Parts: sequence; C-alpha cells; structure tokens
Amino acid sequence: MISLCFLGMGSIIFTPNLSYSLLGEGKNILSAKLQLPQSLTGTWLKNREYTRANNQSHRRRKHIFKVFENRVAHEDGSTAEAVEVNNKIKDMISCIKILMVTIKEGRISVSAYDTAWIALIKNIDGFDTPQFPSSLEWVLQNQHPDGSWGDQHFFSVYDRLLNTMACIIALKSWNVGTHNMEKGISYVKKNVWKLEDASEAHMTCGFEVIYPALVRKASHLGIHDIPIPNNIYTARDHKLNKIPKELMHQVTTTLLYSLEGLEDLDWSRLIKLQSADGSFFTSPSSTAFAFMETKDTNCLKFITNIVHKFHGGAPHTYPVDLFSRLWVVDRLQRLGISRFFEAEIKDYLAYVYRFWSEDGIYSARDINYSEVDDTSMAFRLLRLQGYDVNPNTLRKFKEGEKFCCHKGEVTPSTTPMYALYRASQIRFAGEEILEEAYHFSCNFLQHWLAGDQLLDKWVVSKDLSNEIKVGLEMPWYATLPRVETVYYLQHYGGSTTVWIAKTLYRMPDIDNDEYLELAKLDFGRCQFEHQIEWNYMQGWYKSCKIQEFGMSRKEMLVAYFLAAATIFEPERVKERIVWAKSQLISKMIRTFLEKEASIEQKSLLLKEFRNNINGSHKLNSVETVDRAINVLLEAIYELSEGFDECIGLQLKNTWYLWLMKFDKGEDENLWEDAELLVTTLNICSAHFPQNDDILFHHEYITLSKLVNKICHYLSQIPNKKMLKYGRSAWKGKLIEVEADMQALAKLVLEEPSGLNRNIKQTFLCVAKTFYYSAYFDVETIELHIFKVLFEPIV
Ligand SMILES: CC(C)=CCC/C(C)=C/COP(=O)(O)OP(=O)(O)O
Repeated sequence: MISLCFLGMGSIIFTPNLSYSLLGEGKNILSAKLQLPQSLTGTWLKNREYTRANNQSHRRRKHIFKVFENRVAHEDGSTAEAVEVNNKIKDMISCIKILMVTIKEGRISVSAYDTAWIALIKNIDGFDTPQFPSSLEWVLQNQHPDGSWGDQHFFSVYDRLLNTMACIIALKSWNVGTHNMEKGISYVKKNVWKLEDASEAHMTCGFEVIYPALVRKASHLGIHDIPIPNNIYTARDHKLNKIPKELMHQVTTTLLYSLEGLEDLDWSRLIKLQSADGSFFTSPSSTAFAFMETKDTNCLKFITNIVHKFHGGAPHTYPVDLFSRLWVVDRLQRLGISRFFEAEIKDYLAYVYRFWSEDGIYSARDINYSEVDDTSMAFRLLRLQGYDVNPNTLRKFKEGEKFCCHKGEVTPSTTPMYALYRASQIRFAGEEILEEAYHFSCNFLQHWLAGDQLLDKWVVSKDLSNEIKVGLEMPWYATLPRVETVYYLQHYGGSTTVWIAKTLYRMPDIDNDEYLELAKLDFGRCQFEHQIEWNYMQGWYKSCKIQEFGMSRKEMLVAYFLAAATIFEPERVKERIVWAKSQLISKMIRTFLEKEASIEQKSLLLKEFRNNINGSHKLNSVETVDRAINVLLEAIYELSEGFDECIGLQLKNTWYLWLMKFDKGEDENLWEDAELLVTTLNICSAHFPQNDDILFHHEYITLSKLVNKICHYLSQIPNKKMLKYGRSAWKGKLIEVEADMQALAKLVLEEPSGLNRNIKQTFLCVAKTFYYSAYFDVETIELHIFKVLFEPIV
C-alpha cells in the first residue's frame, strides 16, 4: 500500500513505508491512498531499489540513459512479472491487429426483429415454404426463457416488444413453434404496460411507426388484445407530419428505414430511392418488406447476402463499414493505445476518405444519405490525419439556428452533438461553420448535463454524462494525451455498451474488453516507467543544485508531468527527461541572467559556452572562475549526454543561439523559450536531420514564431484560476491566442508540407502544454498529476 500525503514544500517523496508525499505550498491539497497494480507491485519494489542504487551511482549521472535504454531494450523491468505483462501486451496487440484487418463490412450483432421479417419471405419458386428457413430456425433458437426476444443483457421495453412481436408473427405465419409463440404472446401481454412508463429518449428508431403496424399484422393473424398506448399514435402522427408521404417518395429520408410500418406506398417511385447495394436505407427488415411487395431482385440479393453472412440471422443495418472504422480509431486513440496500430489506422482512415463527400457520410458506404455523427467523427479524424476535408459539409445539418443529427429529425440527441463539439474544435481561421457548431453543441451539451435524465438516443454507455462533462471541461487545445486517457479508461464501457436503433445492438469492433485490458496494462506499464523517471529526476534535482536558482521540486514535478502526459511512450524516455530538464534549465538561466548576473558574468557564461561547444564535457576551467556559471553550463552540457556527438552538437548550438539573444539584449528572447524547447525535442527525436538546415526552412521559422508568441502570451497569464473566476477578463486575450492556435494547427495538420509531420507535431504538443497550464487551475493540474503519474489503474 502506498499512501499520498502532503507535508508542505511542493514535492513528492517516498517515505520508508512507501508513501508518496506531495507537498503543496503550505496546504494539503490532495489526500488519497494509492494501491499499485497487483501485477506490478513486486516489480516496482525491486525497481525502486534498483533505481535508488543507480541514482546513487549516477550522482555522476553519466549512465542514466544507459539504464533507461537497457530497461527499454530488454523490456524487462528485471522481473518475471514485468516480462509476463509485456508478453501479454504483445499477444493482445497481435489479436487486436487480426480483428482490425478482418473488419471488412464491420461486425454487428443479429437483430431478432430483422431476422423475423426475413423469415416471412415466401419461397420465390412458389412453394409454401420460407425462402430463408435458416432465418426461421434462428428465431426458434434464440428466444429467451421468459418468452421474449431482444437484447439479452439490457432491458428496453421498446426493444423487447418489437423483437418479440415480429418473432411471434413469423412463427404464426408459418405455423411453427406453437409453444414459443404462446410464450411470446404471453410475454407481450404481461409487459406491454411498461410502454406507458418507458423513457421516450430511449424509444427505438421508428418504433412509433412500426409498432402499430405490427399490432395490426398480429391481429390479422388472430393475435388480439395487444394495446397501443396513445402516446405512440401521437408520436407517429408527429413523425409523419415532419416527413410527409410525398416527401418520402422524393428524397431519401429516415422513413425508408421503417417501410414495413407504412401503408399505401408507391413502389414505382420508392424503388428509385433504393441504395446501390439493393437495400432500403441499409435495413434488412425494410428491404425484406420491399421485396415482399415488389419482388425486386436487388432487394433479394441484399437479403440473401446478409442471411449467408450471418448464418440465418440479420442485423438491423448492414454494412457498418464506416461507423466501425471511425469509432475503432476514436476508441484506440482515447484509450492511449493507437500507437500500436498505426498502419491499421492509416488504412481505416484512407478507407473512410474514399467515401467522404461534400454531403458528409453515413455509417455505411454507398447510401445517398448522411448524418452528423459519422460526418463529425470522420471530419475530425481525417483532418487530424492531414486529409483535406471541408467543414462546410456540416452546414447540411444546420436547420435555422440549430444543428440536427439528420434531416427531418424529431428527437435531438446527445452523442451526435458531442461528436460535433469535438469536431468543431479542429478549426482553422475563417471557418465560421465550426464556430457556430461549437457554440451550439456546447450549449446543447451543457443543457443536457443540467437535466435529470442524462439519456442518449443512440447509445447506453458506462459513464456518458461524465465523459461529456470531462470533454466540456477540457477543450482540445488543453487536452494532453495521458490526461485524456486516464479519464477515458474510466468512461469506456467495453462490451457492456449497448447501441440503439430499430432494436438494441452490439458493435464488437468498437466495444471490446480487450482494448480496455490492453489500455490498462499499457497505462500501468507507462506509469511505472514514469515513476522511475520521476525518482531519477529527484536525484537530478539535488545533484544539479537547481534549488540554488529558486526552482522548487513542485515546479520540476509539473515540468516532468507536462512532458510525460504528452510524450508518454516508455521508449521515448530521453525526450521526456530532456523536456523536463530543459524547462527548468532555461528558467534557471533566465532567472540568473535577468536578476542576478553582472555584465561580466553574462559575457563569461557565453564565452565559456562558446569555448567548450566543440570540446569535452568537462568545464574544469570554469569551476575556478564562477560557481553559478559552472552549474548552469554543466546543466546544459548534461542535456546532450547520452546522445551521439552530432545530436550533442546540435543541442549545444541551439542553446548557444538562444543564449546569444540575452547578449544582444533583445526583448524577444523572452518569447523564444517555446522554440528552444521544440527544437531541443526535435533534435532528440528520431526525425531530425543531421544538419541544421531545417531551422532555416520557412515553415519551421513561421511555426517557431507562432509557438513563441502563443506560449509567451499564455505564460503571462497571472491568475491560474481564470477558468473558474476570471475567464471573462481573459476573454479578449483568449480570442487572440485562439486565432494563433488555429493558425498553428493548420500549419501542423495540413498536408502536403515541406516538413516532416512529426517535427511539426512537436510545435502543437508544446503549445498545448502551455495552453493546458494557462487553462487549468492549480488544483486541477495537481489532480491530473496524481491521476496520470501516481494513481494506480484498476
Ligand atoms: C445505423 C443507424 C443508427 C440507423 C438509424 C438511422 C435512422 C433511421 C434514424 C432515425 O431514427 P428516428 O426516426 O427514431 O429519429 P427521429 O424520430 O428522432 O427523427
């Protein structure tokens, strides 16, 4: 057991009974018991000793990167448990890759309702038998013990009644399964009253149109006394007023998804609205009904294909190729494990882009219809990946001042507005539609959160309200990858997630417990590395004499956290450590030069740095000249240790150029700390070229100027509680920062570019950490630090 307590000076330390102490400035801010993951406890203990021992010998600090390198290279953590965790992670990655490459049209559960409609189709050669006996068999085999059909684990009266009624009708029509049918009828009669109390927000799609038609059909077959509550008739009339019969014959509307609930249809006109795959609105039940009415061979082809794929069953919609791919990418990214599947994600997004159109997209390809949920998700993910997508596509979903999920919508819904909210933040200058979408969706979601129902029309997921609450509190600019993940691990429901359409359904590609397990193991493994590194940083803090320059441990913790929350992958330890150290060293130098140094000391610092730039790491001569300068120079030189000579030289040159600004007395030097950090990180990454030419590339220069301006501005904000108390006072300035962030995002995200994408991304990553620091108050940042670095993932 590890306990977190606060003692008063801004640091986290390990106490002998394995407790961390986070010392806030004179006050206790957090207090919580920490439990390390079982699988890592033993490893952790051994590694603590191991790291501590190494820290001692690394007072000379020379070999620290070797230690990290060895651990990463052997992926060991030196214990059997760690090896086991790593092997498990590898296995899970392989399994998920197989799932991903075999996604094809998308996996989706079978709907008893749609299967029952297919079972009704008579043999096309005129025999008095079902055309699809396997569908009738599926109905017989999949009744629940209570007599109902529908989702096994989640109860919705709409889902149960619709599924059960359709199955009863199929059995009665073929006069089979008398016992099943009777149990089904008895279930319906016993449970139909629940419709009166059911939440309208969870009414399945088209229920108001389909249910009365099913009751009528049952009555024709001799199944009487099934009531239809008045509110269902009211809802049906409302829907048919919104989408009048004439309109539904002219253009694709959502009523095509529920044709089986309608009468007096003009098939000669409707058939023109059939999709390229032969379906009506991708719906097997609607298409089965259309086939029975028209004998259209394309309808039959669509159905035959589905029955074959689902071994007699049928889902409520098919395919789900775009929906599955987009949501899988979103889940993997938010769970923090997308880096394992880069190639697969690239393929998924290339696939989606093939079907992107100026009208937006739907969950399936080849349908002449679009809705805001898939379109927003596609827009956001494609833009983040560098695809050229026009946000004006979203205009299609604006009706007056409001945005809707689909044209002719009756019930506004939450998750599509959340997708719109997320998309609206990936905005470039002048994109007004995204600004409009942002304001509308924000407002919508805030109202929804303030309500007492907290239900969504499309999905029942583990913790949707908190997911949205966190999403609203954390704008994209202030979202750091590890912070996003640590929250999403709590909100992602895996296989418990239930989707709502005509019936309830499951999406195993999207809602997969393996993703969650992998994400948790990986998070624990990263966190474990981060804790070791934090321990090392504390050793460095002492050995580097940082305290003498007024830097507190807490400042170091925040610097390390910002680095680790952004560059979290275990193998990127060098970048993380360099990030944290650079932040502190540049501050130390600035403090020294601005407040303490004499003119002689300033020029001595530069002279000694220049003299030693190509030389050995030792600065013996300085030692005797000026202690403070020696400490500073040693700190800068130490940054380049562990890198090859070429990188070392590039780093020293970069820092020298930065130092020169002080010499020239340029005011702007204050503005260039962000650029210094970005270039330092880029040099240490694998993507930076061996020569420095890139620094003179016009895009690099523009990005540098922007990042300096943004970060300087953000770091000037005096009161970190802006979010809660002073936001309006800050608003004017925020608008300018937002415009610069938009310009930066555009430069970074847009392709093609003369610069490597990863190099450009560093600018955005660094800017986001400054935005984050300005946006959140101290308490929230401390909570995030605790969650990301210290709270065990359970
Ligand atoms: C793949 C999916 C999820 C398909 C469903 C699409 C559809 C027909 C939505 C309309 O539902 P509705 O008629 O209940 O909406 P509203 O009544 O709000 O207009």
